[in-house]
Amino acid sequence: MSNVMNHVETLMQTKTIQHKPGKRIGILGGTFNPIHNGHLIIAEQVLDQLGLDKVCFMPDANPPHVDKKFAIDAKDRVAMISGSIRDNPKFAIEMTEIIRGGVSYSYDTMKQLTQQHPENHYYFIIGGDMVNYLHKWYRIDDLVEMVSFVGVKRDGYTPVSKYPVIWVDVPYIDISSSLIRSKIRQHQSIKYLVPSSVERYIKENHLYEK
Ligand SMILES: Nc1ncnc2c1ncn2[C@@H]1O[C@H](COP(=O)(O)OP(=O)(O)OP(=O)(O)O)[C@@H](O)[C@H]1O
Ligand SMILES: O=C(O)c1ccc[n+]([C@@H]2O[C@H](COP(=O)([O-])O)[C@@H](O)[C@H]2O)c1
Repeated sequence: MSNVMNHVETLMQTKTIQHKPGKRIGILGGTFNPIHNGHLIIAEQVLDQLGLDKVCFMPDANPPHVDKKFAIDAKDRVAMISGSIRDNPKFAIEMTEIIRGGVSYSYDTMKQLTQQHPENHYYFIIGGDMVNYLHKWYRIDDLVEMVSFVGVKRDGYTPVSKYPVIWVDVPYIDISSSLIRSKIRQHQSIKYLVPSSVERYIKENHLYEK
């Protein structure tokens, strides 16, 4: 029954979305340190379930979170994203934050993108865990007016928010970039947790070994 309700909920959301003119672009922002199969699965599921035209993976320059400072060079993160999305014509990479530099506040980025492409409507995709922190985001009240937030439901996180969030059901994938980094440090396998191109890139460039 709950699956049926979820399906109906998604269909209703999709209907609302179809009223808007222009392209419907999903934005999956993150550090991608490194990109993993969890990112790719949620991007594909949101694209399909909401009928988006495209999902852009948007690596940040410096994440707004003070507790998430260390990331490998942007050129390596970008190379791994590019290799991972190459065979999906509806996936793209959005370089705005890397090019702008500085702290990657989503408000600044989405303001820039909506000014450059006023015909598009943007769907900012975040993990269910992040939804609970939306009140801490820079200029969140203005940001929710500019984009539609899409929350990916996750086990253990209640799909409620005081902000308008479109909830999408995605099979729970317990993969994170921290898990990948930790496995590499411990000389454990990351096969099938990341695309094979990413596994190869990490090995060839000796990333995350220390
Ligand atoms: N397995 C997953 N399921 C659902 N959402 C995810 C998953 N992995 C990442 N996300 C979401 O993708 C976005 C970008 O994630 P990010 O690049 O920070 O990766 P991460 O795996 O969360 O990294 P880290 O482990 O270093 O914190 C965030 O909104 C995050 O919540
Ligand atoms: O703008 C903000 O205040 C803000 C605060 C936290 C996160 N974000 C964005 O949310 C996306 C996911 O963040 P993270 O920390 O899970 O990688 C990424 O694009 C961040 O820039 C943005």
